[in-house]
Amino acid sequence: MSTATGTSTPPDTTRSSAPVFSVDGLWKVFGPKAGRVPADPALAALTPAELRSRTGCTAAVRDVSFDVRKGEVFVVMGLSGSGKSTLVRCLTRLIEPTAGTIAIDGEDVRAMDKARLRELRRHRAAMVFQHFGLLPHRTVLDNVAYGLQVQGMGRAERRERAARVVAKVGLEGLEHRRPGQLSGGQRQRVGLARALAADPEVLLFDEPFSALDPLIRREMQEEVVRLHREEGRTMVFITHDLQEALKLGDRIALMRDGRVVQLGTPEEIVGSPADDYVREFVRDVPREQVMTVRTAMRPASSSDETDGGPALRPDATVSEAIEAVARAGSAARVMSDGRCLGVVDAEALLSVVAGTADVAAGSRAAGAMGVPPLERSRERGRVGAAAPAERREPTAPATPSEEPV
Ligand SMILES: Nc1ncnc2c1ncn2[C@@H]1O[C@H](COP(=O)(O)OP(=O)(O)OP(=O)(O)O)[C@@H](O)[C@H]1O
Repeated sequence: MSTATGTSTPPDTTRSSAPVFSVDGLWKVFGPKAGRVPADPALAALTPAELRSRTGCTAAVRDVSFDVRKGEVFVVMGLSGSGKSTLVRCLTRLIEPTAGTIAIDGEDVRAMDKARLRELRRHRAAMVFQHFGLLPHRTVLDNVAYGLQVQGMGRAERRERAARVVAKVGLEGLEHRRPGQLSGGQRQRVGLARALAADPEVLLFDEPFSALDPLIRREMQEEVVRLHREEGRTMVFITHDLQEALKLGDRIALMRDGRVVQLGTPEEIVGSPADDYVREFVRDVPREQVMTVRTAMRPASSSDETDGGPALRPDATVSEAIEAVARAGSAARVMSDGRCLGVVDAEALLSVVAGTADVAAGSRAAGAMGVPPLERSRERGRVGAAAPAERREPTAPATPSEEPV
């Protein structure tokens, strides 16, 4: 990682597994002689306003490093202008980075030639755009099959594959409609199906749902969660919406002025904000719906505690635990594979709600008590709706043509 500014991306302390994308010391600077900015520590250290007035440049991405792990939903979140789109477009060089390294499955993306890049964007990391340019005179099925045609797949095979994917995104029965005969949410599903049809290793979503009305947006979020649960496909999802980030993300990279100010699980971001900016960002999140019992847990103090009381999974939310403890009138046990990992009582749960719990210490203690690393529940993080304690828990071609498919 570059140390040009001394304020590079904070370390990622969560569980590691094989990365799909590995990004290190990435910069994207727009403006004249952009390359000198990351190369010169004095320029790299300037604030965005100083940099603009001194050089005429904008550093949209500043010294960012992270891994996207196989099978995770990696959310890039931040306010408008924080650099989300630029960062994600750099991953497949839709925008050319200024400095740093990007690898996909260990292969250097910056060294790829045009043909390899085309292959990358079509087969390995496909993008689902908010405006995905469906072909208006084509049916749903033909729109989805189009991407496969571009890949050179035969007619029968691509129509068969397209039909399967159309069904998978819930559009069965609508195969022969045209985009103008679909609702906004259904059109977005066609865009999603088109990306899925190419069967890419990673799906990159650029604020795909921000133009949809709230109900359809929620439906589409649930669709993404379902697809992810069923397929385990790696996803990178850009959003400026915190609720969406908390709902979808296994991990969230929170951006400000081109930097990643915090990278962690929703629980880490809400429970242990890295600085005042993040704290302010997450201030109104109902903590009890994001935080899990692992952070509130303590060792059992007697066999009464290990043998009795309601049982919760380690990823049960604090909200669920409060309900269980209130019903039972006693502490609850945190159980995994039939083993009691610890207990949570009313006092500890309330301190999480009140924001007085030392979440980082709680997480460390949970690790010491043998609590497995957080496996993100798809039902948890659903801010605004509680989930039962025992419940747990994928390109639009850029230039469509009118060729028959
Ligand atoms: N082609 C460009 N030339 C100059 N500056 C650019 C260019 N593209 C983006 N920027 C600047 O880079 C910064 C980051 O922009 P980017 O679009 O990546 O942000 P974002 O977080 O995706 O915003 P939004 O949520 O509004 O899409 C902004 O200051 C923007 O003005």
